[in-house]
Amino acid sequence: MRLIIRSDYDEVSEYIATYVKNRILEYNPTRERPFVLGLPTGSSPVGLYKCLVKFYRNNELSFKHVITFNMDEYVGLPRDHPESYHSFMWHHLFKHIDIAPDNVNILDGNAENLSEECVRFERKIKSVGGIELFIGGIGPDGHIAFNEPGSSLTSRTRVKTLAYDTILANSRFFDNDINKVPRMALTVGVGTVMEAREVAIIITGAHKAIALSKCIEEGVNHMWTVSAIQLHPKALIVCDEDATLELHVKTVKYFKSIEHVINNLIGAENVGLQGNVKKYPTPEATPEVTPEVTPEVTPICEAFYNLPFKR
Ligand SMILES: N[C@@H]1[C@@H](O)[C@H](O)[C@@H](COP(=O)(O)O)O[C@@H]1O
Repeated sequence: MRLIIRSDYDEVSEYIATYVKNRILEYNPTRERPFVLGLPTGSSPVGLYKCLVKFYRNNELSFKHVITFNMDEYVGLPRDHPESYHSFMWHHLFKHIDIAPDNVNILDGNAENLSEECVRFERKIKSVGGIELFIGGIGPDGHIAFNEPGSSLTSRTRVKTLAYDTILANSRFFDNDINKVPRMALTVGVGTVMEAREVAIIITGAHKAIALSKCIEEGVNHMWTVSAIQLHPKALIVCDEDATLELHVKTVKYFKSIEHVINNLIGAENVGLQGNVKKYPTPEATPEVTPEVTPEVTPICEAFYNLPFKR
């Protein structure tokens, strides 16, 4: 797992957007071989979507051959309700870019048979070859999508009853009236997210600091469902300084040192292209530590352990 720390929300958004852009460009999608992207809602990805729209407008990125799958949707909220995740996604991203509406997949929380809708969604993901990159956010209780504490870490797309904490947290979108917040949602499972070939999670704000520490400093635990990404072969967390408040200083230094090493090897501008060894500047620079860094401290990282890092 990699942890990237940026000073604030805007820098986090810029980083993750550049990462997504580079991954799509590197993949070079075509109609026959589309790029399949998993997407979240909430306040965490708003800055990311703003940057992606900017890239599209600057002709730096096209979504013509991108297929998207959203993580979740409320049950029973009309599709055109301003707080439905359908509205959210069209408002913040889809209506501003060149994605084909048929390539957008969002669970239908008003389907007659909700369980069948979930099965259909999973089948659709499989039919397009699985998800290449799943972007996620988390709740302050460490839930990913709507996989509330105690959710099975092998869960698939299904109907979920929302935890009281989530209803409370999301009431800010419903005039701060918890009675207006839907009680149920359709959500991809932890297992669905884990099956993506790559997972990238956005975590910002001091209110998510405990969740971040549970996710990376403690064991895999169904009470903090995002911690399942410890088992993923290619996982990335992008967070701001505020979210690191509960981490050990040593943990923060460790992950910053890793990033420092990688940037020296491949150049910061190649963010998202890690793993592509031909991007390394010189054969001599071929890393002993591959960019898909594992948390073990290796000698090369130890050398950087005490470097002063700029904020
Ligand atoms: N179902 C969504 C999650 O997918 C999202 O990650 C979370 C965090 O939202 P925010 O980014 O606004 O903190 O909110 C909801 O619960």
